[in-house]
Amino acid sequence: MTHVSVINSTTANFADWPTWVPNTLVQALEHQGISRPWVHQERAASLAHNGSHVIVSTPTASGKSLAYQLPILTALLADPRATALYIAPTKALGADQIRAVAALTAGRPEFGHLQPCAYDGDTETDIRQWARAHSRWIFTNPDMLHVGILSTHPRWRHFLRNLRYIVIDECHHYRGVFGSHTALVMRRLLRLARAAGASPVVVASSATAAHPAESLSRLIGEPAVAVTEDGSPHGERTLALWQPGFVPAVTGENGAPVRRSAGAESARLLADFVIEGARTLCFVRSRMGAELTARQARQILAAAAPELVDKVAAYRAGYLADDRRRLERAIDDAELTGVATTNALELGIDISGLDAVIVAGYPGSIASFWQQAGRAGRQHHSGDSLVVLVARDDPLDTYLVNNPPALLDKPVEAAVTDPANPYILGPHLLCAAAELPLTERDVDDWGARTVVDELTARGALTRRRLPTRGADRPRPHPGSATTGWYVSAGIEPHAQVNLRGGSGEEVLIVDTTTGRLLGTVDAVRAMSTVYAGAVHIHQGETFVVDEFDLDDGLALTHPEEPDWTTSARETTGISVDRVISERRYGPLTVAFAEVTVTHQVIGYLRTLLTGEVLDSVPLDMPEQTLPTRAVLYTLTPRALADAGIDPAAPAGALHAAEHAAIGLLPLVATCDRGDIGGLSTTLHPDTGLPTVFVYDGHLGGAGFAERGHDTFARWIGATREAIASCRCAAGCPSCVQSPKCGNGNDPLDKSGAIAALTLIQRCLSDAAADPGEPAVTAPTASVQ
Ligand SMILES: Nc1ncnc2c1ncn2[C@@H]1O[C@H](COP(=O)(O)OP(=O)(O)OP(=O)(O)O)[C@@H](O)[C@H]1O
Repeated sequence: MTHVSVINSTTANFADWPTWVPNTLVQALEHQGISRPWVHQERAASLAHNGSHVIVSTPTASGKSLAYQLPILTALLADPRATALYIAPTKALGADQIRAVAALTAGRPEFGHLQPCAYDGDTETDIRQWARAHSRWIFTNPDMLHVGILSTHPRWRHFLRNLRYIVIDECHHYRGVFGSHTALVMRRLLRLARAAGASPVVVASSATAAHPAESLSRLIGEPAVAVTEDGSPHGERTLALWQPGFVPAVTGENGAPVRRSAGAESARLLADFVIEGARTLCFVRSRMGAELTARQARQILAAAAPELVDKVAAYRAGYLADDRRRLERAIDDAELTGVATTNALELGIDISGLDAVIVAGYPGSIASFWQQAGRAGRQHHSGDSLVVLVARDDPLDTYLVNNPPALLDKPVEAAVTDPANPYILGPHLLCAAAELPLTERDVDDWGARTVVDELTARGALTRRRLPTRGADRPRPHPGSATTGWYVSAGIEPHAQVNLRGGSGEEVLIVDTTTGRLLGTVDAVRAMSTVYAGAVHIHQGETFVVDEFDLDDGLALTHPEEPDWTTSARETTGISVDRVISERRYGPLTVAFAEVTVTHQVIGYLRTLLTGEVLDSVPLDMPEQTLPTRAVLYTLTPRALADAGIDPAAPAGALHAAEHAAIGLLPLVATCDRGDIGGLSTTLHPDTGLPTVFVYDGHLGGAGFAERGHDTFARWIGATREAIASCRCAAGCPSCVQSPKCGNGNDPLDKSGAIAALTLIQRCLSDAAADPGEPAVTAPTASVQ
């Protein structure tokens, strides 16, 4: 255990019920044990009631739901036509919030006509029809809003015309590619609601938004206010940071020492906590990891306390809807007391009575860490809780458990979004134009002039006279042009957009021995997860993939329990298409550029559960190309030699520095290690120099590389520190080895990487000390 600290308990600060809240609603809330609102609830609810877009940004379990329930239920009671839309990033959260509203209104006929209803991918067709006709409070997610509501908006005309409130729950979750897509979906929703004659107010919530008013405003494209002062009481919370020890006599790749895996260590803690009677959630980063951790905890219990084996299970996305609902109920009823889950249970789920949270591996952002921590200790009177972060064997986790203030004292990250990314904006403009012709004003509001011109030149949009009457009429603007943009005949844009950044196509995973559908995976992700030979785990059962057919969208598997796990290896090539900005610091040049990445899965590693690498199996998979954005730096060979790096072999130093830099980027940009990739080379054809690239793994970029570029000095400083403080001799997964490396982590030069990063720091500080030195920004220059 590298650190323990205690966050003290706090007491409640109450307000009175606002006078505009009807008595029936106050009585229903009192019946739920809510005798008075806390101050932040009253303030946020009143701001929304008075027409301001508001975000309530107070800690987890501070009752943020009441801030939107009060104005919405008041409006729905007062006006029998009024409607409301609730949007959550996960189906589990939507289901949880419906349960809360249903419990509040149950047995009260005055609320009988609200008919709150889910409308998401799990909702059956007949219920969807019923919901469109009767529900006044729809619970959905951005994906369904895009494909199932906005695309068929004439069917929703009545609902949209009367739309009074839009709730965006857990709005910090809308970051990166998903955040950029959601920002455009929100603009499309507001545009259609206004065209139908409504003027909806947005109420957002997040326990972990940096600059909350700005972040909501960026998401909806309109001004918003924030309520941040918390009036809710909280129990005492103990936080522990934990680094697993080395496994004796086991070596990893290239003879590196191996630590016990975070998953195995967490399984042990989970089993211990269940034996102690503590209701525990264990957050694991991957779906497969969640399955493995639950299985290992059950194995430990089978030996130590067999009567508790069935108290432990796994939960993750990719299960079929019925299974998920069943598990959610079992967690709520304490039928399950230890659950290993992916971040699918991270957001907003109100399970009271959880005592402990284990975070198996830093979840990629400080915001996620506090969200996961916030699932425990939600009972306001006796809610003492324990949170343990178990470090994975990688550079970022190692850095954080050894530098607790970098995790525990840092503000949460600003959510990085880039709705202006033409690869994201373009498809949404087509969707918007298909929904209602785009006007000059829409194009200006969305900052979309260049992209609209491009789509028009390509023939995807057509400029025509706007209708002056009828359902197709956009909101009139005095003095505006009488022509607008229509989507051209034959184009059906909605199906082409996948908000989660995947390809939109799915691969079905099938057990061929029974014909059972095990789940689905996005086609792009499938390349590196369900290739022939991959081990796939589902609900604790293990399958091996026999055949992967991308054309038919099928991965055929059979049940088998091998002693190893598998992980894909990929190779990467990169070309610089356009330099967006570039700064020179003596022998160092740092740039941000548009690049094209070519990718290929070339094989996979088989790793024993101890961490020992068994072998590497080659695969023949198709190459993929990705136009995206990258931060890159070059160093002159002479400066590298002066820094003591072998001029004949600088590749190991750059390669090691690149791996660690990828590992540390999530510290400065709200991303996941899987969202980014990297490449290093001793001579890149486009720069003519030794070069290191770190790029966004999403079409058109996602803002992460740009954040690395903007905070370059901090990022490189933390990277150097992470490698230098690692106690291994020549490089290990805690510092410079990468599990995804297509070159088998070879060559890697740990001390060379420290020397190169020290050199970069010196170049940056020399330039800062001597402003006469040219630190040029050259937007169109090529990197040299
Ligand atoms: N004024 C109040 N008095 C007493 N209990 C309350 C009050 N407001 C809310 N609660 C209770 O607090 C619990 C947490 O509320 P809620 O789920 O809305 O929190 P939250 O802030 O949305 O949490 P998260 O950020 O994790 O989503 C609920 O069980 C709710 O009934």
